[in-house]
Amino acid sequence: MSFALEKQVAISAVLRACRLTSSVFTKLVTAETVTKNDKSPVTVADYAAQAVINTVLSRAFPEDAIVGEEDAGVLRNPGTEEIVQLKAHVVALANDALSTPANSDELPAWSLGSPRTPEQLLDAIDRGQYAGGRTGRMWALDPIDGTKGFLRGGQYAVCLALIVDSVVQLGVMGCPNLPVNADKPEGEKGCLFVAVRGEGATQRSFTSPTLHKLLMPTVPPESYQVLESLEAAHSSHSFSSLFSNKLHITRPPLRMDSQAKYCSLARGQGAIYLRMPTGVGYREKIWDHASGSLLVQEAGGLVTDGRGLPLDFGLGRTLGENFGIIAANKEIHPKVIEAIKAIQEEESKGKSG
Ligand SMILES: Nc1ncnc2c1ncn2[C@@H]1O[C@H](COP(=O)(O)O)[C@@H](OP(=O)(O)O)[C@H]1O
Ligand SMILES: [Mg+2]
Ligand SMILES: [Mg+2]
Ligand SMILES: [Mg+2]
Repeated sequence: MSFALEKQVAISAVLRACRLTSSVFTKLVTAETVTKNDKSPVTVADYAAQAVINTVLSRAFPEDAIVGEEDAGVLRNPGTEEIVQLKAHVVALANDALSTPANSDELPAWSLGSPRTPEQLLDAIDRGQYAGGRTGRMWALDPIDGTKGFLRGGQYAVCLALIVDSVVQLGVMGCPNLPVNADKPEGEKGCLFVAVRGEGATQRSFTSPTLHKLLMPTVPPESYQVLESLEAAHSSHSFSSLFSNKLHITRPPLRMDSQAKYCSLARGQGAIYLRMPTGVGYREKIWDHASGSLLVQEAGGLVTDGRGLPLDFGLGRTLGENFGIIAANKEIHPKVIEAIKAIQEEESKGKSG
């Protein structure tokens, strides 16, 4: 199945959300960032982008479920003046993004002239509370993946994927701060990555609708480089350094926030995306990997957990008991799994000896 309408709608929704997040960044004030219960940040832009994308999806595919990262709980109970203003700003940004005339290659505006009420937009955010599961159609949405990257002016990605019966079929990611040409870091920024299962991985700029095919190149061992999270709390930098030693990798790791790592890997930067657990019992979320893993697979790569097991998108909102994430091209991937196993064996011998 080609999912042509889903692809067009997803591209349009992600581009709208990207324009919104970019416009917010330059004007963001501290009061517009809330710390969630798990101590992670969420900003006015995360809420507004989720409101926009869920509104578009609900209009185009009213029957589809959505597993989105954010919920509107904080905005529904505005206990302080700061939250009152945050909610008002979310509403204004979302309505603005929904009513701005579309580029010629996008679907038309979805508000059809009438702004959404605050209640409608909070309900749209909360359409993302679906619990996930083994069967049926569902969208996985990360309105801003890499919120910490967004806040520091680094990489972040607006990520949307369609999952049907636990299998990711479509992935669309917008990376507003990623250079269109990886070899020209100071050139035009704003890349959209689109993958449809069985149809390949593609990239385009925000400004031109032409999709260019991506194929992961063969990388000689002397050019291996590890892509990893900038945040040491999200993946083990110490394991990564043992890993680089094991494979005699001399290049320093390429650290980057968000699923821009999958995007960079798919277009030939780095060679191995390594995300090993930090040992705090964290469960990876499906919206952090659905679109990126499909992009890499469609570009000719393999994505598994650290034991070589496939990622299971049918377990609910998380990837369950999976152990880390490994993405690499097909020649390198088995070497990665082997090296991880060897390091783990050495570590356990060290502990018992
Ligand atoms: N202890 C942990 N281990 C792994 N990932 C974590 C984590 N705590 C948070 N994350 C996830 O890491 C994502 C960012 O990944 P990266 O480090 O590759 O930029 C966050 O996405 P959000 O920024 O959407 O919340 C969050 O879901
Ligand atoms: Mg988050
Ligand atoms: Mg995320
Ligand atoms: Mg997020």
